[in-house]
Amino acid sequence: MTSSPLIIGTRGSPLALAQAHLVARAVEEAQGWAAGTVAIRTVTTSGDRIQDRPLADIGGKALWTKELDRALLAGETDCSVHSMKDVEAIRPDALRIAAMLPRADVQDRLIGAASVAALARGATVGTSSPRRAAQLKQRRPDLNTVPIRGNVDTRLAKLAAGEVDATLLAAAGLDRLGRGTTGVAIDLLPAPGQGAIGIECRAGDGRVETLLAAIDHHPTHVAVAAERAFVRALGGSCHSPVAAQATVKDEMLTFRCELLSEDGRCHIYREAWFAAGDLDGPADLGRAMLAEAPDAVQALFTG
Ligand SMILES: NCc1[nH]cc(CCC(=O)O)c1CC(=O)O
Repeated sequence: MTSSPLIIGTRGSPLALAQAHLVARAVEEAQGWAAGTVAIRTVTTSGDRIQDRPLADIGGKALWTKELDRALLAGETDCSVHSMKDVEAIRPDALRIAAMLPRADVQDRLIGAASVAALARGATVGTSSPRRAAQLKQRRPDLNTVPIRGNVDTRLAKLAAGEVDATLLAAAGLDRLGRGTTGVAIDLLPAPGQGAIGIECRAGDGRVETLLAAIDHHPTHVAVAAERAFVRALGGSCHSPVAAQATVKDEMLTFRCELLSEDGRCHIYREAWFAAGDLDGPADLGRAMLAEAPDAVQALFTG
């Protein structure tokens, strides 16, 4: 299918492929193209190859995007599909996030217990997300959180094998994999970008930018851009426990965000309102929060 009018680059995990297919179908529908017109090309990333260490130890979120970026810049693909949650706050100038699909369920689901309160005393919860670990320990300091890597099915298999008592996964991912009945919703403020699928192309590639503009969901794009401006302003490592969720209604953006210490004992939460499209507001909020945050929180962002 080298003659395809659009070649999508994606990681090869089942979730990434499901998301790439959603994008392909959206473009085909918007253009009135037959199903299968858009081509999907799998690119293996270092994040997929290295499974035995926490992401934060081996180079961070760039591991998911580096090879996709290379293929895109080399012209092997026309665009890359990303989970916005996994995309670094700062992207190369030569690339542009041109579209986002409508955001799915932003909540996390707990698998292995009926609620956080129902977890046994001292239970082991598998999560490699500093945010989820800190938020859980804030509610239940007795819990033991351990890193768990691998795609959604691998993690569920580790839970089934008894390696951990419970785990947390994004509802959006479970739903997209047809596992909508797995786990129970829990009320944690989500990661910036959670539930949103973004499509990135070469900056200035007008033909592809036009194709992607036709599927862009403006409220999602505005909300996720605000969350990313907030994270950018925090600087430091993107693996610090940070949560943020923007929602847009009638050109007004409601912004909720939280910074935590690793053990969840210190946290700072804010709620603010901005005009939709204002990126300076969320960025200023991030800097102000960091300045006021307890030392144990500040230390995670200044390193
Ligand atoms: N870090 C992996 C990742 N990246 C995006 C999702 C889920 C889909 C989404 O949030 O859009 C997941 C799995 C998970 O956190 O359970």
